[in-house]
Amino acid sequence: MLWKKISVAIPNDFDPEIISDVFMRVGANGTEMVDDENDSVKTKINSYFDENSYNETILNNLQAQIKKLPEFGFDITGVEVSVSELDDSSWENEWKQYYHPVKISRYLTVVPNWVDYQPKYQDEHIIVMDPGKSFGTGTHPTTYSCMQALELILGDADSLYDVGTGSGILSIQARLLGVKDIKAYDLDPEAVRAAKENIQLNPGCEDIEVFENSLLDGVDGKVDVIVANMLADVIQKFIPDIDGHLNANGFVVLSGIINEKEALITEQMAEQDFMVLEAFHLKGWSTLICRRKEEYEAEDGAILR
Ligand SMILES: C[S@@+](CC[C@H](N)C(=O)[O-])C[C@H]1O[C@@H](n2cnc3c(N)ncnc32)[C@H](O)[C@@H]1O
Repeated sequence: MLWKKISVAIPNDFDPEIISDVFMRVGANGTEMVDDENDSVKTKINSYFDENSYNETILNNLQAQIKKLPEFGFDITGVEVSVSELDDSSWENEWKQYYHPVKISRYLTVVPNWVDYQPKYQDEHIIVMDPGKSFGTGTHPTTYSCMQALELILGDADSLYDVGTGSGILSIQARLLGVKDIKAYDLDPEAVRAAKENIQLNPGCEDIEVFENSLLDGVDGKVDVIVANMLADVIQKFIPDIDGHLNANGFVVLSGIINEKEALITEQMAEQDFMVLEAFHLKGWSTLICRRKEEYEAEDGAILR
């Protein structure tokens, strides 16, 4: 197996999390951080892609997103991107050391499919994922916060749309927590394939339907919960569609929003008569739990389901 290694060298005073986030946004499943052997003032953030998952778009998107960082106040002087190839068959197993079980809550753990994980509690739910596939292993702050938000609001919800499903992780979680009718959407055919495969790894999830579709375009039904973890500019396009797809007393979880864009999204939701009940902030990302303002006020102070 041939591997592409993308490295971003950063000055030692540059926050490595910023580059890790950019990697995750362009489709990486994980990163490693190593001191640059040839340069005492630089650190390298590396990510590895197998020959099937790598394409030039990943590199181009990474470079474009790094170029945009000054717009958010980051000085990118000295930040350098390079690509190299590895042909090391042992690497195929070595990279797995970067992926480990992730505890989302006391009773919910995401486990890579090669790890033999023993649940600690009788009621612990285990989500089995193949992290080599698509975005969403529980390690990214947006996925992690979405999962915590879902755990809070699912209550006795019966139906859910997972928009921008990626690896399918949020749909799988919703099913393990008891949601019966789940439909997942992604415009990326690779994500659709990955989600379907991950769904099959989790007993009881087999009937979750995954569609290649942009947002909820052409979808007619309504559900109790909508979750969408996508970048803020995509969320902005999606917001006008939410009300028509949400049952009475429904909840919406929006994520993938950099902190700087949270106010914009909150404002746009308010224009649709939705309010933000809770906002999670993790490593520069915002995740919002929203519901219709009128319904919240009619409930005399009850916040969550
Ligand atoms: C940040 S990942 C989220 C994956 C997963 N839901 C999670 O929480 O980890 C965003 C996903 O949204 C998908 N996406 C982006 N724009 C979309 C659109 N207009 N319609 C549907 N999916 C979209 C991407 O292909 C990607 O899989």
